[in-house]
Amino acid sequence: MGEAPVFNNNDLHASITNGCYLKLKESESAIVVGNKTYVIGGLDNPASNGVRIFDKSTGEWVIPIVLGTKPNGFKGHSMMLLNNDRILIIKHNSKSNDCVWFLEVDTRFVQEQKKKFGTEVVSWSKGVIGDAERPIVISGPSGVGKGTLINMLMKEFPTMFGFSVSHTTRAPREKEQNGVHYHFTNRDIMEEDIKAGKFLEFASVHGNLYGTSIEAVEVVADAGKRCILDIDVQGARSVRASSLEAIFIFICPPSFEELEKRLRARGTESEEVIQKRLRNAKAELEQGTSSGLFDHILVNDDLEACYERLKKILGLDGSTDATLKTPTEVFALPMEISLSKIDERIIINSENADQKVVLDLSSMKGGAPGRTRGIRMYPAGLHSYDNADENV
Ligand SMILES: Nc1nc2c(ncn2[C@@H]2O[C@H](COP(=O)(O)OP(=O)(O)O)[C@@H](O)[C@H]2O)c(=O)[nH]1
Ligand SMILES: Nc1ncnc2c1ncn2[C@@H]1O[C@H](COP(=O)(O)OP(=O)(O)O)[C@@H](O)[C@H]1O
Repeated sequence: MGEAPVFNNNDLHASITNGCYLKLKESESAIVVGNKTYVIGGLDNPASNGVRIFDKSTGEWVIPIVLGTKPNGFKGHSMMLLNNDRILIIKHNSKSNDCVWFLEVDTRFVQEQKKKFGTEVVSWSKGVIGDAERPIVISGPSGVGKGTLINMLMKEFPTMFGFSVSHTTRAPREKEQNGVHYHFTNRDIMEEDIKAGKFLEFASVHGNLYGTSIEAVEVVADAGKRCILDIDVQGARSVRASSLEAIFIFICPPSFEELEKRLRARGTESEEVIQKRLRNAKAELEQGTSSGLFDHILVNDDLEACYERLKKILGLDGSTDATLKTPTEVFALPMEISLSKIDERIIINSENADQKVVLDLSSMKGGAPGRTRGIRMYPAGLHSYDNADENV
């Protein structure tokens, strides 16, 4: 236990960090990590990208390369250093699904990027995400229509969705383009990259290696789009265990005979490969429909009808406002707050509001290296262990 230092920019116009006096601009606040002072916020000057670093060892200011999308404005925020590698930033007076941000300053991912760029690098990520931003995992046996449904979605909503381009060791089909449908690679290189921690998940499917690189998902998130992953059931299980808070959808054929018909009609595989995929389909269908792994199971009988049901799940059928649906209750934080930390929970206190808010960081564990994801936020009192808040 023990409370971490908290800085509230509203109190600060100047900051003394490790003996150095730094003059801060409006809406800026500072946190010391080792020899470096990270100054965050400021008058949204594009050149600053929201972060400047004072390096005490050289006495110089550095403008770092900034990865990820930064928060929209910093007026009113509190900060806390977590594990010496990332800074938690809570934006006051904003909705709960937009108030939690992380600036990674020294995580493994950031360290790798520093080596690559040869300069200071920091990385922004958003803590709590709404349903309208949650990645979508689509699984189902070969030939069931996953690709067809995903294409329809991307065509109708090109600015909303982005496809996570997987790596695979299988040979490209006639119309498949490298970097668009898959990153086609060979086993040695892919295994090397898996060892280096570059993959969010990977699996051996129909005798080939397939995997989602962290980069594939981040490229989509960085473009401000919602990521769609077409992966097998094993991959879905790995993603479920990661910090990527996805929605899991399993697509079933109306019958096994129809699946076989579609796979043959597609005409992209040899008879031997078709037989292998059909054999695997039995196990996939069993796992997909019985494991409880998937949030939704859709039968792709009539294509248009199935597509409409898919859109409904994603809140795109006009009956629901997708921007209002979030995995956690949406509430606004008050302007004046203070933060304290108990184990893996951050307690957000406000004198002006009766309700304390809990930010649960425990789900950050086991996630992809690099970007911080999978944070839960809820009003205190929902869980029995929240009683500990009384001691804060
Ligand atoms: N785990 C995992 N599975 C993947 C990935 N990319 C594709 N797959 C799955 O691999 C299987 C075979 O894909 P593919 O060879 O394109 O054949 P298709 O399903 O008949 O279109 C499908 O179940 C895909 O969902 C990935 O990155 N990870
Ligand atoms: N509901 C459907 N009814 C009939 N054919 C379909 C339907 N959905 C997809 N197909 C066809 O089935 C074949 C396999 O679809 P595809 O999207 O490639 O499957 P997957 O990506 O799951 O392997 C394609 O030729 C596609 O046009």
